[in-house]
Amino acid sequence: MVAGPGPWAVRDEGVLAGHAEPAALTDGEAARIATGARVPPDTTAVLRSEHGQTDEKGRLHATRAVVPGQDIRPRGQECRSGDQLLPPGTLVTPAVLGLAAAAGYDTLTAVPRPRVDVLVLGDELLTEGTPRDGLIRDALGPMLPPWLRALGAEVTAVRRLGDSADALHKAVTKSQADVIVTTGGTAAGPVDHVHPILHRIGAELLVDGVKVRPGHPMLLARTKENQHLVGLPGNPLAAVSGLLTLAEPLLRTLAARPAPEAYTLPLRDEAHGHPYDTRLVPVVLRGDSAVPLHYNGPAMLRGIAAADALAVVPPGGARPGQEAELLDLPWASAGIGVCFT
Ligand SMILES: Nc1nc2c(c(=O)[nH]1)N[C@H]1C(S)=C(S)[C@@H](COP(=O)(O)OP(=O)(O)OC[C@H]3O[C@@H](n4cnc5c(N)ncnc54)[C@H](O)[C@@H]3O)O[C@H]1N2
Ligand code: MOO
Repeated sequence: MVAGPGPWAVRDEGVLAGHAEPAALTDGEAARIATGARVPPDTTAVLRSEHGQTDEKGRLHATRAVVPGQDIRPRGQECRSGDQLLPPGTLVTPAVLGLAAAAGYDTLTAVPRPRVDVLVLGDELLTEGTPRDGLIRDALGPMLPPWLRALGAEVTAVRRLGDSADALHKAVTKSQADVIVTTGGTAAGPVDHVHPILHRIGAELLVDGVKVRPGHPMLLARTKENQHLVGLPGNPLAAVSGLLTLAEPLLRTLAARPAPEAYTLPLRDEAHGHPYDTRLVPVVLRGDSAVPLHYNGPAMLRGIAAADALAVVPPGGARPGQEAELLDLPWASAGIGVCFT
C-alpha cells in the first residue's frame, strides 16, 4: 500500500493479516501488505504487486494509474451495526451460516427440524435379497428417511415392527418425536393395527382418509400434545401420496417454512382419472408441459422413480393440453434444504 503520490520509499516491514494495527504511513511511503491485513492510517491506496516496479534505488513506481482507495475494503461495506441482514423466517442454509459467522454471531435462534420416527409395519417385509415365498422387499424403509430429510425433518429412528399391535403400541407411546410416520396397517384388515392403536391411546384423528388415489387410507392424528402421527398406506406409491400431501405440509408448518408457490403446467398427454377422487400421477417435465408416466399403480415405484413431480388429476381425468397443478419432488426442484443422506 502507498501513501501520497509516487514514487514511494518501501518500508522494510510488511503488514500481515491478523496482527495489531500497523503504524501510519507517511506521504511518499509504501509497505508490503497481505490481503486481509489492516490498512495503516493515512494509506492512499493499495497497489497490487504486479502493478508496481522497484527502481535501482529501491523506490516503488506504479506501472498504472493509482486511484485513491483502490483495493482498500472500507469498513461497513457490506453491513453496518444494527442492519437487518436477513428477514426473520429465513431458512438457515450453509450460506446463511457463513454470513452469520462473518457478521460475528455466535448463536442463531432457529426453529429446529422436526424430529420424525419412522415405524415400518408388515410381517411380509424383507430387508435384503429378492422377493420370495410371499415375502416382498421393504421399499419404504430405504425410501422414507432420505425423503423426510429432504422435506426438512430430522429422522430420529427407523424401526421395523412387523404386524405386532403391542410393538406398535409401545413404539408410539414411547416415541419422543414431533412426528411419527407409520407405513402400512391403515386399512381395516385383521392385522391393520394403526386405527385400533390410535383409538386405544385416545389419539385425535384429524384426517381419516382422503379422496385421493393412490393413498386414500392415509391418516393424520394428534397422539399427544406436540406430537402427530402420519399413517401412510403400505402400497409404496400410496405412501408417497400421503408423504407429499399430509406429511409435507405438517413438517413444513412445524419448521415454520412457507408453502411453495402452487403452479400448473399443461399435460402433454391424457391422464386417466378416478371417477370421484383426485389422482396423483407421476410426470416428467419436458419444456413447458408435464408428461404423465406409466407404472403409476399404487404398488409401483417405476413411475415416481423417474418423475420430476406428481400431477394433480381431477376426478374424471385430464385431456391433453389441460393445465394440472404439480407437486414438485424435492430433488427435481433442487430446493434449499435438499439433503438426502
Ligand atoms: N377393505 C379395504 N381394504 C383395503 C382398502 C379399502 O379401502 N378397504 N384400500 C386398499 C388400499 S387402496 C390400500 S393403499 C391399502 C392400504 O392398506 P394398509 O395401509 O393397511 O397397507 P398394508 O395392507 O399393510 O399394505 C398394502 C400393500 O402394500 C405392501 N407394503 C406394505 N408395506 C410395504 C413396504 N414397506 N414396502 C413395500 N410394500 C409394502 C403390502 O405388502 C401390501 O401389498 O389397503 C387396501 N385394502
Ligand atoms: O389408495 Mo391405495 O393407495 O390405491 O393403493
